[in-house]
Amino acid sequence: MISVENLSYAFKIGKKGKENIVPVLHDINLHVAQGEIVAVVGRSGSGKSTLLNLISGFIQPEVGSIQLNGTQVSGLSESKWAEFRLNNLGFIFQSFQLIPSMTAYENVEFPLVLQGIGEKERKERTSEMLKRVGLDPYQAHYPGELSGGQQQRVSIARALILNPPLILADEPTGSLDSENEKELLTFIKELNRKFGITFLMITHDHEVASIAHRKVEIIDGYLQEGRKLHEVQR
Ligand SMILES: Nc1ncnc2c1ncn2[C@@H]1O[C@H](COP(=O)(O)OP(=O)(O)OP(=O)(O)O)[C@@H](O)[C@H]1O
Repeated sequence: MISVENLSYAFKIGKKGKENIVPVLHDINLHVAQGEIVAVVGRSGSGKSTLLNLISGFIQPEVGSIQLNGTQVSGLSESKWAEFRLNNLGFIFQSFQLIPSMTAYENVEFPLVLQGIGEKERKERTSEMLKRVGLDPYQAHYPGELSGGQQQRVSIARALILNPPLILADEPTGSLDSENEKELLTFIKELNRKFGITFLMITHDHEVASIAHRKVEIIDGYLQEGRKLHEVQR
């Protein structure tokens, strides 16, 4: 599902012509099979978010290659990336990244609008998804009128609405209390088991890493393959 090969990345900072090169990732090789949950751990500043941003296409690698779901994504144009993302990737962020001027319903519906899906089907799928994440009674609430756990569930519903095979998560439970965290982790495990959705999650949190089948660690920009924690169940 994810195949990262010989990926290196350096930020260029400062004025053009006088840039400083800041190497962040060095010769990363990472292979994630369909149906795996993989946790990426590492100290602050080790390069975890940079790796996720490269895999998400938000920044482009100069060295190395990335294949996602059988497509060579490194080198895709901006518009092809946008199309690929919409069809293949779901995102869960610590800060939820909901659109504050849209209700829970509208936030979840939004990817279907972008996909050009008709109103009747949008309504069915959005209502069904809101039910699945237990937010049926909160459809008309704006993000500011929901708890952290509820907002995270809206963001998960939005991430799932187009049935992506791969979900990329950056500190998915970072803004949740322990009860909501437990609930979210149970939900992620269930999505993984029932639908075979693959998860790549950055985390500092022990509980989150404990649901992963495998843990990899980034140390100063180098990726260390961790041991297998659980078997993938299919
Ligand atoms: N836009 C940028 N320009 C220049 N340097 C950057 C930029 N973004 C990140 N860096 C540098 O790259 C390194 C890795 O940052 P990154 O955000 O990937 O780390 P991280 O492991 O995700 O950290 P954290 O756990 O604190 O989120 C850091 O030294 C950081 O200063």
